[in-house]
Order: sequence, then structure tokens, then C-alpha cells
Amino acid sequence: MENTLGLEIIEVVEQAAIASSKWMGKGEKNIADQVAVEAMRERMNKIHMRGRIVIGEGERDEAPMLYIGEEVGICTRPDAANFCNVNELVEIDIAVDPCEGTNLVAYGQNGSMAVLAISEKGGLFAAPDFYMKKLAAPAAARGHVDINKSATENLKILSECLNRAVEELVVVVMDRPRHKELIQEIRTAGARVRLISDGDVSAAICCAFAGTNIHALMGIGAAPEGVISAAALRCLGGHFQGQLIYDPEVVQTGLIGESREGNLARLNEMGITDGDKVYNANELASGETVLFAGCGITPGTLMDGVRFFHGGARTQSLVISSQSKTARFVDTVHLWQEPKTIQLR
Ligand SMILES: O=C(COP(=O)(O)O)[C@@H](O)[C@H](O)[C@H](O)[C@H](O)COP(=O)(O)O
Ligand SMILES: [Mn+2]
Ligand SMILES: [Mn+2]
Repeated sequence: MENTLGLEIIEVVEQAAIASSKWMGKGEKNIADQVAVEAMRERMNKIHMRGRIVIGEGERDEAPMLYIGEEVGICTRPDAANFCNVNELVEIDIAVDPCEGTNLVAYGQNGSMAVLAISEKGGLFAAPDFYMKKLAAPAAARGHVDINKSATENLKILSECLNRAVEELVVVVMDRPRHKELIQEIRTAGARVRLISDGDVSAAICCAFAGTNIHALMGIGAAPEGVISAAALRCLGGHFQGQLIYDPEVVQTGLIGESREGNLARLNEMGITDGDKVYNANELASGETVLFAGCGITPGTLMDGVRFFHGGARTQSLVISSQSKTARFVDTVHLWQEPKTIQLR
């Protein structure tokens, strides 16, 4: 799967990032999102594949493009037989967030990316549009930290696994009222907190890279983003656990349905009978082959944002593969005109 898709999915996230970054700092989050969706979909539909969106822009009929269940790729077209040997192609599932951190783009802040994860059919957990309690940490702490333990206990374990004092640990937490106590607990334990307004996918992935000075992600963010983060961390061997949150009182912000009971019933309808189950990275991204791709829209810890120059743009992407066990940082110069000289720095 990697051989045929690797380069193409880089272009998919690059195109989404370039389109969205044109709206950077313009205060128009919906447009920054919409153009990313359109660009991602257009490039995706040029790939020789039979893809299906399992995490996308919303349920069928509610979002017109990249909606859950939408089929993408040349080989899903009615006239596919003219282009592809349909029976030979592996069916793949795709989780997308064409603009992860729409507010960050709209307000010109760091940390937004165009992201996607791919696996063979059934290889990604089709997370409902709910919230998810998340715990991400470096590979050295995988299986040692535990989402069921307190933040204080996990910080002590992290400190042992990483061989650094709790005071030397940095935990990313989304700046939300629901995390007031969590933030206090982390600070009391002695660790330092980096509060982010949006963009917890980037924070989760940073945990798996030494040198980012991010050692854990704790707290509640969106469930679909949890699956995309898990896909990357599964490939990198990092720690990721996620637990769906269905109680509106716990979340305190955002739309999550009317009641705890109603949400549990909705989960049941989707076949999720244990609403409290804790999923690890291998369960959220269980496929034999998993690929993650992300491209910076605005500058971030792992990747630079899109930089325009006269007649082109430069992007930085990250492609992670479970198959080749690689994390490739890809630096691309996109030329829209005949170049005279390519400016490297
Ligand atoms: O920041 C985020 C928003 O994603 P997007 O809508 O694609 O721009 C995500 O990283 C978060 O995981 C999540 O969506 C956020 O925590 C939602 O929670 P809230 O803002 O408190 O309702
Ligand atoms: Mn998002
Ligand atoms: Mn988004």
C-alpha cells in the first residue's frame, strides 16, 4: 500500500495546506476549512485507489464533501474499469482532517495542519463525533502510563521512564474550563503545562519525537482527532490511549448532544456497547498497514507552515508508515510559473 500511496498522500495534504494557508489570518475559519476540504478531495480523487472516508467532515448529507462514507479515488468511479483493475486493488479506509485547527489558521496562530490516516478496510476505528479523553506519551513510557491513573501518578511514571525529574516534564493540555482541575494537579505535581487553544493532533504526535520538549498530552479533545493521532503514534511506537466521553457535563463546552443517556443510546446504535472502554493506539488504528500524513498550514513544532514566494510556495510535511517503519519529513517547493531560480533559504 505504501509504495503506491506514499508520494500521492503527501500531495493530498500539501494541496489542502496550501489552499487553507491562503486564508491564514483572515478571521474566516469556515472558508479556511472549506478550501482545504475541496483541495484535499480533488487531489485524492486523482489517486488510483478504492478509498472510503471513515472519519471526515460529518455524517452523510450534513457535509457535502469528504463526508463519512464517501468513496474516493479514481477506482471508485462508475467508469473505473477504464482506469483500474478494480478487483486487484485493496480497499482502503481513510480518516481526514483537511484543516486541523481552523481557528489557528483563521487567527494566524501556530500549530495547524492538514492531516490524514490510511489503512486497509476496517483498519481505523470509525469514531463518532464525540469527545475523547486522551493520554499520549513517548515510546519509552508506552504501557507504563495509564489513562486510568491520576495525572500525578502518570507524571511520576513518566519521570522514571524518561529519566528526568517531574519538573523537567512538559504536558500539553487544551485550554478549556473542563481541564481546570487537571491543570492544577499537573502544576502541583511539579510539571509544567503548555496550554493550547486548538490542535491536539500536533501535540499528541510531538510526544513521540524527542527534542520537541513535549512529554505528554492529557485531557479531553475530539474523538476523530484521537484516531488520527493514534494512527501516527501506533506507527511511531508511542503511547496513546483514548476513552470516549459522552457526558455533556464532563465536556462543559462544545456540542455533544442533549444528555448522557441519549449519547449512550447513540453509541449503542453505532455498535459501541461499552461507552467507557479505553482504547489503545493498536485498537484505534488496528490495520496491518497504517499510514499517517500531515502538512503544516501555519508553523508548528514538527513542521513549518506554508511559505509563499513569487510564483510558488514551499511546504513541509511528515509521512509516517507502519510498513517501512519510517517518519519522513518532506520539504517541497511548488512552482506555479517557470522558475528562474529556486530560493532555498
Ligand atoms: O482543535 C481542534 C479543532 O479541530 P478543527 O475543528 O478540525 O479545527 C482539535 O484539535 C480538538 O481535538 C477538538 O476539536 C477540540 O478539543 C474540540 O473541543 P471544544 O473546542 O472544547 O469543543
Ligand atoms: Mn480537527
Ligand atoms: Mn478540521
